[in-house]
Amino acid sequence: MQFIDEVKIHVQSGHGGAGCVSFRREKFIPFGGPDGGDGGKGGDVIFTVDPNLSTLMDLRYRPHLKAGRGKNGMGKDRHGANGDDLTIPVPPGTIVKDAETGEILADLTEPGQTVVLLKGGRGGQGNARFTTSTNRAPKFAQPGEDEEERWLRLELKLMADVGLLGFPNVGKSSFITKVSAARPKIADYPFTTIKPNLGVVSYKNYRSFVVADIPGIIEGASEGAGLGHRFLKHVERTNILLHLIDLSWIPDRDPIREYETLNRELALFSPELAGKEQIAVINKIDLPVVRENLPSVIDWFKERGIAVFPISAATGEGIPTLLDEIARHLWGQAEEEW
Ligand SMILES: Nc1nc2c(ncn2[C@@H]2O[C@H](COP(=O)(O)OP(=O)(O)OP(=O)(O)O)[C@@H](O)[C@H]2O)c(=O)[nH]1
Ligand SMILES: [Mg+2]
Repeated sequence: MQFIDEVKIHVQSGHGGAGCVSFRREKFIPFGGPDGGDGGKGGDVIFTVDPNLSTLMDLRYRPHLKAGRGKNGMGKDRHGANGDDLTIPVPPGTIVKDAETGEILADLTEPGQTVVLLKGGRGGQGNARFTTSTNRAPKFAQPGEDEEERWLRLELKLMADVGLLGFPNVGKSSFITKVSAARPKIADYPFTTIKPNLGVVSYKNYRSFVVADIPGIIEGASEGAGLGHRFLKHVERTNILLHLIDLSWIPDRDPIREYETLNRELALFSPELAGKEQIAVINKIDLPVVRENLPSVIDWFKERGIAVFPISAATGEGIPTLLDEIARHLWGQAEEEW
């Protein structure tokens, strides 16, 4: 299974402005020479690759996009202004197809890559172009060229930057809900999540990253127990894993033992996955039982040199600090250091 982000949009280039018919007024000559300016060119529809984008989400809210119309020419040989180009920024890896035929029109991969997809209409000629032979000058305004329009399908294979790892019920889906617009089902029973969800996290309005919420992993997952193993491959290409830990189970269950169990399952499934960087995250610190057990568990991680971040997916406590840490992993630095 692939995560595919897809949107269908309608784009239109700009109509060319009309050429102007106008005559210079001169004393004693009823009609001076023709002096109508050309119409402006309509705007083009341009796609450009913006490496700071990671989804097509923004376009979902703007399915109809139009470039500017060229302005009409005016007297005294003044040309109409060209219509504004419509530049649509898309993330690297976006494929632009004709929505009807499926024909691939552009494969946008390189940051900064730019493609003019639809040309704006040329402006009509003003009659000033015919100054030398007044008789042949058009008597009527020459219309600008028509715009072009097209339904497009944009497709992007999404790559998750951050994978969420954890036993069922630790709050993975709650976390992705808190930090992104994703709305997976959340419930107080295991295996609420049965397929992976992706959420896009806007980091301090500068950048975004994609988080994958996968079903909970349990002991024996590498041999097929539970659901999670089928989805582990989806976090194989992430940059980093957030390993969520739930201390609210104490004293019935031992979260540290489960943390180690999960890492063992990971190693059995794929050594590459096990070698991936992890951030340990203790969730649900809004609960008294979790607060109570927090210090000793934090000590356990510290003794082993493992960074650990206490958060509450419910109240949001601790999440900004965690996002800074993720930013540091993904881009080498957090926002305030830029
Ligand atoms: N008090 C508190 N409850 C939380 C917090 N995060 C999650 N929960 C609760 O824990 C339960 C499980 O949350 P989910 O987000 O569905 O957990 P999950 O890890 O996605 O579970 P699976 O999809 O089954 O693997 C729900 O009842 C949540 O409301 C938290 O920070 N504080
Ligand atoms: Mg879930």
